[in-house]
Amino acid sequence: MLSRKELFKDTLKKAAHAWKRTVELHLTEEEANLLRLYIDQPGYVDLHWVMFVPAIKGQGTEEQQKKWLTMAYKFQIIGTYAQTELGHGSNVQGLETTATFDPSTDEFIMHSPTLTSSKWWPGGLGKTSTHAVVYARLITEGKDYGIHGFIMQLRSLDDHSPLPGITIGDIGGKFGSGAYNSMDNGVMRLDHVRIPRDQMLMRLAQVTREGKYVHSDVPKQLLYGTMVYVRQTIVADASRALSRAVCIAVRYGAIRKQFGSKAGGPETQVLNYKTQQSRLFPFLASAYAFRFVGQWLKWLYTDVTQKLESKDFSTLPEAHACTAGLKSVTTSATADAIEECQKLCGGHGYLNSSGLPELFAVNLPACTYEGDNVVLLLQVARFLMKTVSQVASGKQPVGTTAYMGNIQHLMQCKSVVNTVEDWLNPAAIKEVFEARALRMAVNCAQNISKAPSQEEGFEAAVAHVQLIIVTKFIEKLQEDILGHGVKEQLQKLCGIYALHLIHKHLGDFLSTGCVTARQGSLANERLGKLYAQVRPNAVALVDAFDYTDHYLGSALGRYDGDVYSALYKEAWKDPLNETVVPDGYQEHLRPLLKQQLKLSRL
Ligand SMILES: CCCCCCCCCCCC(=O)SCCNC(=O)CCNC(=O)[C@H](O)C(C)(C)COP(=O)(O)OP(=O)(O)OC[C@H]1O[C@@H](n2cnc3c(N)ncnc32)[C@H](O)[C@@H]1OP(=O)(O)O
Ligand SMILES: Cc1cc2nc3c(=O)[nH]c(=O)nc-3n(C[C@H](O)[C@H](O)[C@H](O)COP(=O)(O)OP(=O)(O)OC[C@H]3O[C@@H](n4cnc5c(N)ncnc54)[C@H](O)[C@@H]3O)c2cc1C
Repeated sequence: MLSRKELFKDTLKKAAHAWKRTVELHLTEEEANLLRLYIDQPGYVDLHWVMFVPAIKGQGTEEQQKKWLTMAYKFQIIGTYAQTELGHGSNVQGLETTATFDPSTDEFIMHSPTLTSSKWWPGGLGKTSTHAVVYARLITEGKDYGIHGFIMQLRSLDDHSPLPGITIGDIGGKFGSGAYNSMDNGVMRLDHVRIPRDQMLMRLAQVTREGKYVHSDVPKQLLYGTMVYVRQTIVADASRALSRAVCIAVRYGAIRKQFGSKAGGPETQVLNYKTQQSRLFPFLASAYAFRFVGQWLKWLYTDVTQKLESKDFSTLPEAHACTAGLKSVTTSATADAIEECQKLCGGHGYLNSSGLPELFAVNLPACTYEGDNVVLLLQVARFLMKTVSQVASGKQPVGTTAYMGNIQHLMQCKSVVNTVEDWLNPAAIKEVFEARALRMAVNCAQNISKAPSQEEGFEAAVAHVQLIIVTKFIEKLQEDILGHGVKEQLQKLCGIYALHLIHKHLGDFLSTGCVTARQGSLANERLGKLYAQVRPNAVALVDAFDYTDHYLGSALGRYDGDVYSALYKEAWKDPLNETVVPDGYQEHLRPLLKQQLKLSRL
C-alpha cells in the first residue's frame, strides 16, 4: 500500500505523462478527459481541464482567452479553480477573500482577511498548480461588488516555489485509500498579493483604469457557468461509476452460488434470489437511465451555450435547474448504489481487490463537490416555485416544465392502470410521474404562501428531476435502437426504473392521489415479473457496458468469471504476505506466547 507521498508522486508521473501525450497528440479537451478516464487518475488534469480552462473560456475576454488558454493548452501553466474557502463553500456570495483595486498602481490586491477566508479544497492547489482562477470580493472605490474571478499565478515557473505573500499547502488525507488521496486538494492564504488589473476575468464585468466598475449586459449568474458545465459532466460520470459497480455485482452474482442444492446438485446462483434481484436490478436500470439522461443533458448544455453566444439567456434558468437537479439526484443514487453493491457481493465486496471500496471512495464526494446535493435541489425548488407562479399568471411553461401547463388535467386525473399489464404502458407511467411532480410543486407553493421558507420544496424537486429521467428514458425508446431484442430489454429496464421509484416513493404517489393503494400493489407485482424477465439477460446487459477488466479493476467482475483464483492471487500480492512471519512477532507476540506457555507449565 503506497504512502500518500508515494501515491501522489506516482499520480504526478502519470498525470505529467497524460499531459505530455495531450500536447504531442494535440488532443481536444474531450479526448484529454477520455485519456484521464482510461489512466483512471482523478488527479490534476481534472481541475486544469475541467474547471480552470472552462472558467477562462466562460468569463474571460477574447484577449484574455487568447493569452491564457494558449499557455494552458500547452501545459506551460497548470491551473485550478479556487472558489471554496474554509468558512464558505455552498454560499458563494459569502466568500471573504478580497480583491481591492489600487488605482495608483493599476493592480488588484488579493487578500485573505480572516482564517475562514483561506481558500480550502481546490484540487491541485496543494502542490501542483502554478496558477488558479481565484474567486474574491471585488472592491473598488470603496464599494464591494461581490464575487468575481481573477487569474493569479501561485508558484514560480522556475522552481515551483510559492510566490511572495502566498502560503500554500495540502489539506491532508481524505476518505478512502486511493484516488482522491492522490489529489492535492489545497489550502491557500493570501497576504496582500498584487496582480495586474487585466488579470480580472472581464467578460461579465470590468474595472476601468480609473477604478470604475462596469457590469456588462449579461446575467451575473454567468459567473457560475463553470459549475454548471461540470455538473452536466458529473451526470455522465455518475452513470459510468454506477454501471461499473453494477457490472461487478451482476457478474459476481452469476458466479457466486450459496445454498439451494438438491440431492447434492449445484448450489443456487445468488443472482437467482428475488431479494438479490430486487436490490440489484433497479441499479442496473438506473445505470442505463442515467446514461440516457446524461446524453440529453449534454445536448441541453450545448444548446444553452450556443444560445448564450447570441445573447439569448432565455434557457439559462432551465439549464441551471436541470444540471443542478440531475447532478444531485444521480450522484446521490450512485453513491448509495455502489455501497449497496458492496453488500450485494457479501464479504468479498469489502476487499479492495473487488474494486468497490475505491469506486465508492472516489464517487461519494460527488454528492458534495460541485455543489452540495441538498443545496442544489433547493435551487431546483426555487425554479419550480417560480414556474408555478408563472403558470398561475397564465404563462405557458416550456422545456422540462412544459407538463405544468397541463395543470387542469394533471391536478385531478386518476391513473388509468387497472391491471398489472397496464404498468407496461409508458404513457400511463409518464402521466403518473407528471401528476406527482406537479401536485407536489403546487402543494409546496401553497405551503410557502402560508409560511415562506427557503427550505420548502426539496421533495418536489426530487419528483421533478425523477420525472425528467423517466421521460428521457421513454423518449430514448422511441428512437430506432439497433440490435435484435435490445429495445425489448431496454423497455423492461425502463419499466424497472420507473416502477422501483413508485415503490420507493409510494407515499408521494398515494398522498397526492396519483395512484391508489391497489395500483401501487399492481406496480410491485409488475416489478417482480420484470426482475424475472431481465434475469436471463442480466449478464449480457452489463457486458454491454464493454468495460475492460483493467478499467473495471475488480477480481469479482472479471469478464472470464474466474473470481476465486483472482481473489486468491490478489491476496498474496499484499505487502503483509512478503514475510511468512509478520513484522512485530519477535517484539510483541513471541514474549507473550512464551510467557503464557511458561505459566501454563507451572
Ligand atoms: C470529467 C468530469 C470530472 C468531474 C470531477 C470534478 C472534480 C471535483 C471538482 C469539484 C470542484 C468544486 O467543487 S468547485 C466549487 C463548487 N461549488 C459550488 O457548486 C457552490 C454551490 N453554490 C452555488 O452555486 C450558489 O451559491 C447558489 C446557486 C447555491 C446560490 O447562489 P446565489 O448567488 O446566492 O443565488 P441565489 O440567491 O440562490 O439565486 C439568485 C438567482 O440566480 C439563479 N442562479 C443561481 N445559480 C445559477 C446558475 N448556476 N446559473 C443560472 N442561474 C443561477 C437562481 O436560480 C436565482 O434565480 P431567480 O430565482 O432569482 O430567478
Ligand atoms: C473531493 C472534493 C473536491 C473539491 N474540489 C474543489 C475545487 O476544486 N474547487 C473548489 O472551489 N471547491 C472544491 N470543493 C469544495 C466543494 O465545492 C464544497 O465542499 C461544496 O460546494 C459544499 O460546500 P460546503 O463544504 O460549504 O458545504 P456546506 O454548505 O457547509 O454543507 C454542510 C451541510 O449544510 C447543509 N446546507 C448548507 N446550506 C443549506 C441551506 N441553505 N439549506 C439547507 N441545508 C443547507 C448542506 O446540505 C450540508 O448538509 C471540493 C470538495 C470535495 C469534497
